[in-house]
Amino acid sequence: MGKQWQVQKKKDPYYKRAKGENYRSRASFKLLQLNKKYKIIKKGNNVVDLGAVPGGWSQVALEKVEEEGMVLGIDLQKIKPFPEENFHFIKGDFTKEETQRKIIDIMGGTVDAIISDASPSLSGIKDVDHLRSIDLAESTIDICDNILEENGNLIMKVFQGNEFKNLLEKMKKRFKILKTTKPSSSRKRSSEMYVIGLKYVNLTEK
Ligand SMILES: C[S@@+](CC[C@H](N)C(=O)[O-])C[C@H]1O[C@@H](n2cnc3c(N)ncnc32)[C@H](O)[C@@H]1O
Repeated sequence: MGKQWQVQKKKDPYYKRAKGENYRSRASFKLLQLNKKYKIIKKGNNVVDLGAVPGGWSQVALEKVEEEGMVLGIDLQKIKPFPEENFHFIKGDFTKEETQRKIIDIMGGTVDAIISDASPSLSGIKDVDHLRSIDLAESTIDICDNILEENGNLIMKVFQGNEFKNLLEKMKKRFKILKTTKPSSSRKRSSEMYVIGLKYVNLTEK
């Protein structure tokens, strides 16, 4: 990380707040802001967090589901353990069938919400990074089709680009309510957008 980036990070109000409020990342505030508005995660819910490290979203999810719910994080990297017994973790690639099978095994049925803040490894080339992000989004939709409960909710980060519209079309078929938004805690210069799907409809059933 360069010196300029370090200086910018220290000036960032959400970075400071995350440190002060003991959140693992500034990203926690994105989920807090979006959850306040869209009620994606509720008390007692079972939640899958795709691309969970360092754990800022899982922390917020654990707060929202309380002891009655469960949170499963998945990431390519290891996560610093959480003390909560209702947190589980898989170290793996969620685009792979093997990992998706493990998710189904651990959750043991359908889930109420899927949250994904996953970012591909960045090349710095906008179109390449967009397409990598779309690949992650496509896998996320497959996971929804496998385990998301009828009327369940999804929130997913996507880097915008040419394929964004097609992705939204796919999602429109699956969710009764679809929103795209960029919370104020998302950096303005980033092309990231958050797609929120509420009230999932399983097209593969019957
Ligand atoms: C921006 S970070 C997530 C931050 C997290 N939401 C938080 O609040 O702390 C994106 C994460 O996505 C993970 N990731 C990217 N592609 C993945 C994949 N195919 N399978 C699992 N994790 C992936 C990365 O390893 C990285 O840790």
